[in-house]
Amino acid sequence: MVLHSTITEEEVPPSAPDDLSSLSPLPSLEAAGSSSSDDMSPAEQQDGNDILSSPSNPASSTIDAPNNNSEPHRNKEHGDIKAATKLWLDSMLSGYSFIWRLSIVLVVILSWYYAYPTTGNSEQQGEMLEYEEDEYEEEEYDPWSIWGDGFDFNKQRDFWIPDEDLPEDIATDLQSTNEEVQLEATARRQLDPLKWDTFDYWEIYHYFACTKVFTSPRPVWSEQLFRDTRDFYHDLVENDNTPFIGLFRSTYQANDDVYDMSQNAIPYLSGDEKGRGLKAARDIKEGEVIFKATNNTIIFNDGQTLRKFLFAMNDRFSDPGMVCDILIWAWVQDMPCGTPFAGVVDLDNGNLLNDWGLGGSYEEQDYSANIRCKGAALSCYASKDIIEGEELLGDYSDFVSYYAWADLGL
Ligand SMILES: C[S@@+](CC[C@H](N)C(=O)[O-])C[C@H]1O[C@@H](n2cnc3c(N)ncnc32)[C@H](O)[C@@H]1O
Repeated sequence: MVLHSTITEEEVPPSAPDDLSSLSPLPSLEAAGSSSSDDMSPAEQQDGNDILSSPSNPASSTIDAPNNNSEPHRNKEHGDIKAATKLWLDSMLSGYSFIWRLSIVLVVILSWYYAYPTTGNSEQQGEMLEYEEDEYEEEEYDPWSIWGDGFDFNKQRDFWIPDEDLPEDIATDLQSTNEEVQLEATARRQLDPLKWDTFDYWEIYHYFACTKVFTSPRPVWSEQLFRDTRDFYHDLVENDNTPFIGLFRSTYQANDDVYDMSQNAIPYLSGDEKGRGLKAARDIKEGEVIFKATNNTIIFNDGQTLRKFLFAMNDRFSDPGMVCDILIWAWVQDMPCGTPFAGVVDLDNGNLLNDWGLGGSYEEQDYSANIRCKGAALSCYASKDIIEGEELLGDYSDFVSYYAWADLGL
């Protein structure tokens, strides 16, 4: 469609067909009411002559250039479609003319591809959008859904702890009155500890019994605990010899900035399903920065390094819930350069920012985010005036790539 509109009748170069008889009889230009070469701009006339005199145009070597450049145009106007088509094909296949037309075709195809990268088919595109909408509506009540699809019980694992060998905690959890804890215990008995380095996000989550961990409120981490965890991270990566991925190491700090967010936000226990959260430490004016990515923001370019960090943490710290905390604080972000996706964790209280709508119905509540974050370096600022003590709520879609753990190899 676009292609046709780019190759206009006026642009059909006047190279002659092999079978000249197909062009006759030629009615007069005036009778056809079409434009003569006199009506053409000098550039158009020159263009036609260039094509004819081009050594790469086979037609130019076999016939003399007609002195009226609009000859093929006249034929087409008068219904000799076969001849006009042949002319057009000849000209398409001739030398430079062919190359620039081919370029136009390529530009059109590439534009189409980039406009609709996931499918080149409008029917499929429609289906995909519909599916996304359905998915959005169905899953908006589940606070976990945006973190991924959950544990895959259909996956072939070839591992099963028989009843007689069950560790005591799994055996107890299989009898739990909490159905989710029970289901998690079923998942745990399928996870081979020797294959820890193949676990995906949800396998790690259940291996450490995080569903059970979050049935009790988690504490707010002390400054000391964050410091210990950051030191542990730096010790672990000091000898990181993994090759660079794009421009980056497999894990690194976002930057060297230090930012004390305690003047803006203080942690609190929400007491509901949101768990911990942040409250405004003072009245904050719209536009003020509340926190941003700092040297406490750790980036993982590949799933395996994050996996190693989590399992090493479990060995180092006595509280197994710490790994679960890191798991829910971590998110996947589409990074602008280097690697397309990275796992990001804030090793400070910035990780306690809750989402405005997660777990609730988007239809029932007004948009209530009062913090918006932007840029790869995540600057989070007040999107409206906030009064002291008000809960700070972000919009995770500002920075989270949903359903993307698999893209990171997790
Ligand atoms: C970055 S953490 C935020 C801090 C978290 N509330 C905590 O206690 O550590 C993200 C997790 O918080 C919870 N969360 C955030 N916003 C929520 C909301 N509006 N409703 C329910 N849970 C929410 C979800 O469990 C999510 O995976």
